[in-house]
Amino acid sequence: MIEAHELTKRYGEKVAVDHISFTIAPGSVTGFLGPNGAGKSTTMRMVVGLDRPTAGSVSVNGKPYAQHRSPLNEVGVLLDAKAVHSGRSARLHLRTMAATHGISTRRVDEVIEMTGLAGVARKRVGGFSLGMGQRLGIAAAMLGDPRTLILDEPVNGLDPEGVQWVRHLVRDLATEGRTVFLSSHLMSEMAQTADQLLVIGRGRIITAGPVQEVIDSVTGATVRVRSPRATALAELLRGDDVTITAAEPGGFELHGLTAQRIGETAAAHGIVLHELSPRSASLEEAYMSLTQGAVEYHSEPIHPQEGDLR
Ligand SMILES: Nc1ncnc2c1ncn2[C@@H]1O[C@H](COP(=O)(O)OP(=O)(O)OP(=O)(O)O)[C@@H](O)[C@H]1O
Repeated sequence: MIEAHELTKRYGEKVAVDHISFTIAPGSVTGFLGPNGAGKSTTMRMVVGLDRPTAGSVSVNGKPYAQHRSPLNEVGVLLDAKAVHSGRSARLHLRTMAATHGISTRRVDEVIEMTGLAGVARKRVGGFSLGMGQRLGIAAAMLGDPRTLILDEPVNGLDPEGVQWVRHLVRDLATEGRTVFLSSHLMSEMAQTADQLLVIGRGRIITAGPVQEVIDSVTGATVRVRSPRATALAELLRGDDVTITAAEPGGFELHGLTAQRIGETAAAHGIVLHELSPRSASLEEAYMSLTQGAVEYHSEPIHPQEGDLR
């Protein structure tokens, strides 16, 4: 369990995290989303005592991180996978960490197996690919068999097999009753992995809640309708909060009314329906709409200049 109360971090003039309060509950995977620079890493760093809050507080498993006697057994952390002594082998790195907490070398071998690092465990970490580094970071986070896991971009650099492995791993950990808090910019991955979401922008909470509720709160469902009398039905359904798109002679998409309401209206006017299918928006669509006003670093489309290659 992670509990933050009015958590705030300022770097000089810059307010990176601005009075945020949230609870990350055990037994589920909570996805932490937000545009670049939103304050995700800063928040995670404060949770594990690597940054001091300017104001407010945060506890993990009931206490501030620094007050845990055996932090590796409470909280597993993957923040910066590159922050490893590059001259050491993966096994030595993990053994050194384990030694500080009285964790057995058997457990070291177990996490090496679990993360698919057995073949490279004796190799220098400096020569690791991004994906191998991520696996080592996850192995380190798992070492103390912690009740809470905090993973910043755990699938960054992983191949598709690795991405799927992380998905199953975190889902299993949550099913065991652990608290899993992870960030990612991959919306399709987050949609498949997370139960709950915490979305921030410019250091503030934009929304929080179960994934489907967050999606529906933003976009509502769109309903696909097909009927031989589509035009007449569309006219009957028009209203202030109703948007009709993709209209064509045999059908349209409608936003603003439930499938049930549409079906009832059609029946009341004796209109035959060939299709009535609610389509939920994707998490990516909902996310883009939610964070529209909170993106600090916009990209511009590239327009070819006259005289450029054609
Ligand atoms: N040590 C620091 N000194 C000054 N400013 C910082 C420092 N660390 C972070 N910031 C600023 O705080 C803000 C939040 O940064 P943070 O890294 O927490 O965002 P993020 O949501 O993790 O972004 P990303 O998705 O790009 O990783 C940014 O504007 C960043 O430039």
